[in-house]
Amino acid sequence: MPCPGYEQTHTRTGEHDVTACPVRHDVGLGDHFPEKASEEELRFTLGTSTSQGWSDYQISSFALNVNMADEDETNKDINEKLLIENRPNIIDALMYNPANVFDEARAKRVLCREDSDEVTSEKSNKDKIRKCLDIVEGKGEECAKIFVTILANHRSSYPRLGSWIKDDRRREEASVHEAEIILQDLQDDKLLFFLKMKKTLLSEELWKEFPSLCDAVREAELIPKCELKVFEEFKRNKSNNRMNFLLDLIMEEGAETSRSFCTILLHDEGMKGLMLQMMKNLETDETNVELRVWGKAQEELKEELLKNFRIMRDYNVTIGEGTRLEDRFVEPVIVKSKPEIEIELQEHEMMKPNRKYNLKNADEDRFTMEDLFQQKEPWVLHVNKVLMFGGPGIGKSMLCKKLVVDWAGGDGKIKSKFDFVILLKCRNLNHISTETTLRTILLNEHPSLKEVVDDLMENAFRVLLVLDALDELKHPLDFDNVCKSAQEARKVGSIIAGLLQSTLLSRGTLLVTTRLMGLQWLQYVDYDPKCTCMVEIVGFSREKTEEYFQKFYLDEDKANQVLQHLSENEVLSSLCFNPVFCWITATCLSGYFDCNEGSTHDPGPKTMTELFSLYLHLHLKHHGGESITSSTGSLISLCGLAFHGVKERKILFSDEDLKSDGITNIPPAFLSEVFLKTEVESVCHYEFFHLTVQEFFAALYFLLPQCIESVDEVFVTSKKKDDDRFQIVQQFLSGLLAHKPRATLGKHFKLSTKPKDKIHSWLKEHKHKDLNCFHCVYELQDVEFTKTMMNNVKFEKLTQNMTSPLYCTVVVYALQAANKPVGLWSVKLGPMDHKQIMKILAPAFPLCEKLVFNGQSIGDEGLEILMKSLVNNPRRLKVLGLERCNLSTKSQPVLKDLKNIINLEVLNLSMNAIRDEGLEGLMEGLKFQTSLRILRLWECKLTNKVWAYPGGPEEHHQLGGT
Ligand SMILES: Nc1ncnc2c1ncn2[C@@H]1O[C@H](COP(=O)(O)OP(=O)(O)OP(=O)(O)O)[C@@H](O)[C@H]1O
Repeated sequence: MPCPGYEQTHTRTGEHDVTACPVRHDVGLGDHFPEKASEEELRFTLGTSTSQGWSDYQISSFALNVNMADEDETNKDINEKLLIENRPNIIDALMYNPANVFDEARAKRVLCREDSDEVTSEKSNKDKIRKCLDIVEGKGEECAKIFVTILANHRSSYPRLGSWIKDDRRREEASVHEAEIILQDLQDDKLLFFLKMKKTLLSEELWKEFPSLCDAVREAELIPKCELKVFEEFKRNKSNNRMNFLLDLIMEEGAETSRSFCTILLHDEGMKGLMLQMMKNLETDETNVELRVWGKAQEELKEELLKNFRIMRDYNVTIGEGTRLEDRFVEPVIVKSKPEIEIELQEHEMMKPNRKYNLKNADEDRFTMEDLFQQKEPWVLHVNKVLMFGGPGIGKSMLCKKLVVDWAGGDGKIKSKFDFVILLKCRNLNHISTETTLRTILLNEHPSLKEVVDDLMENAFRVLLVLDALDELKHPLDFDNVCKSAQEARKVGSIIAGLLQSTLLSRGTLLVTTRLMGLQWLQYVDYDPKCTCMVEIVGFSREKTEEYFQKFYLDEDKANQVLQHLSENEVLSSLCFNPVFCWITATCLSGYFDCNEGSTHDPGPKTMTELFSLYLHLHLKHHGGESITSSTGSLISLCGLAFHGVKERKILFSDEDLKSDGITNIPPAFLSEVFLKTEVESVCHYEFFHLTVQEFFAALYFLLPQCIESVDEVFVTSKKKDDDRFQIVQQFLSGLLAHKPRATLGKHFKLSTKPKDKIHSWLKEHKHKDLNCFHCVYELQDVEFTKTMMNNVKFEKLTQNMTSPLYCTVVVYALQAANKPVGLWSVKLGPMDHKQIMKILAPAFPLCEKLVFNGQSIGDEGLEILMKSLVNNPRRLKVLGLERCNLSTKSQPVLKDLKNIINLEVLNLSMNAIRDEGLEGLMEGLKFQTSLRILRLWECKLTNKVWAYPGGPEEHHQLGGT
């Protein structure tokens, strides 16, 4: 009679052909072994959560075991087969006293109470045993396996069982096979996670097997290809860490490779034992609990990260508004940097962006976010430290946030690469004044790690720790006294030094971001260049800038309108290689077109100060910022706070700081809240949206009539070489004397001109010594003053590298305003987009008597820009050097315009493939030139037939060659 819960029957070969398989939901694991049980049933039976997460591991491995009966009989049901094959023998052997076996089967839950009753209700021992075997076989392989083990344990009491039960080898084979099946079924992330947990054990146990394992994994092609010589060298590795390294290589290759690796271990006589033991552990409750704890911590960490970083809240949005980071993020250009740390601290970082890289040509040095942690040469390099630097606002923090959001919510490579990604912002560590531990720091930031933090630090493989903005860390780094344990209480400076020096988290991966300033600290890090990847974020390329504006404005028309405005305004768009300027420009121009304030006569903001003034104006007008101007003292207090902050290099302000500057009502439009957690509480601090915004307010401070502090301090040359605190403030101060920003801000409050004399005399005095003067002069937009200031400057020879668009813009402005002839300008375009740089420089070309571009690949487009610019003043230029400028036959129509440059004496076009067609244009251009004395056309791919031209110059070089 079928018992309650009877669900299905199942036909088998053997002594009995039909077995009832009871399923009861009120019993524990092992009380039943339903065949083909659905996952739902199993979940229900196991009493685990069905929604998601690690409980599924248990379910899937269990489901796998119970469904094994469906698999290839010869392979999958070895224990069942053993029972069936040896049934007569078992009956015979147990016949006189089966009770011990029945009892143990009951105790091990192979038989449940009802099963037991059924067995004992049979009359003879033989029938009892038959019944028991029916039940066991009906429950499938897992149950059969336990029963065979019970028989094996009792084999001394039942000598007639015979030799089959002693055949450990067969049973071991069965175990190996079973382990293989579990392996196959194990989800990828769980397999990797499990291996990560067992990595230390594997490393310790397989240490001696290293060479043979190397051969095996190479033969199975589980590790990246490399030359035999390199491989042999690798095999001879004697370091203690060698096994770790091999395991890393394998796990790097992903779950499938790791699975194959485990299979190799399972089939190797020497390693099988360890692997079986590990697989056995995988099934134990303890391991399952451990896996579940880790899984829970991982899920909670992901939730925390998404909650904290997924939504971007610009400081002008109302509460509750926000944009998803993925919807706003545009991948910046990241380039490989030199391994040696090179610091040039004379200039402010804002002014030397992109200085080393030509975005077009440095393809081989480019990194995408995806391959930032990828091993380039896995046999030689094992990158575990990524040092990322870049100027202010270039997007370092944004990139860190994108990485953690990708890990926590996306499905990028980073997700499969790391089990845990932790983000520590250095500024959040500044408030810690006592000794602390890395453990405490991590738990303050991510309480979800509570259960796993110790193990995580100890065995940090597949952990990425992101340390954002090292330059913002107030604590001095103590490299003489580095912290070595996550539990050791030390000063913050020692702990961070420990992370940098890899005495902490040595098996994990560390990503450190810093402005260029912070790089000086890294000089003290004893890092291995082979294991360290140095990259620089250089901002947005043109296309990326466009993408940014398209993403920023959900309205396509508006995006196009703004992009059009930018394309007509080289200065503004040249600022937009920097994402933070993109953001500010996008915010301002959005309002500009919305409010229709930008009439056709108004060319729109063009200097940084104009942009920021407009930005402030919009906030005062539209975002509730007016309270700052309506209540007396509010604006001056806010500006005072900003200035004192810049002076003390402070960007986070406490209530006390606010109070000491007289801020009683927090203006939410300008200061955003940051909560810093201490061991016991969360303390609210305030910050300006960006340091540049703070610097703008700091400059504004001295222009407010109520300001009683002297501006002198901003212009005192610091004795410290790296003291660049006030450079941007100096620029804004100059800019706030200009007409347009004053008109914009004058709508809201009065501005004084008190600092004017000081600024003017400083500029005059420092123009030769300080590049920042050019930036200030540009912001000032006072042509008369610039002329006076440049009066005694002689431009005999200009040879500077024209590095960034910003730098070019300010230099050209000064040259144009001075309007003095330039003797020789040997133009060096630097690594940036040459067309862009040529456009910016073009207005200054007509000032030159000698203009030399030799070796600069300006191309036909560059030549066109040059010729157009010379139309305005074609008389001054006497010497034009265009050797090796990458000109082609396409330059033919442009070369005709040479006829306008009527005083040209020397023209060098050598080493350009202008060919005969180009030469025709050139001849046209030079037809009526009377002053030309020297024409150089070496290696211009000309044929002899065209080389003579009437009325040629005195020195007329061989035209022709190849
Ligand atoms: N990749 C990006 N995609 C979209 N917007 C970006 C990107 N990078 C930066 N931004 C914008 O620029 C702002 C400043 O960027 P971020 O704070 O990351 O710069 P940073 O390099 O960390 O600067 P700092 O060194 O001054 O802290 C961001 O708040 C965001 O509005």
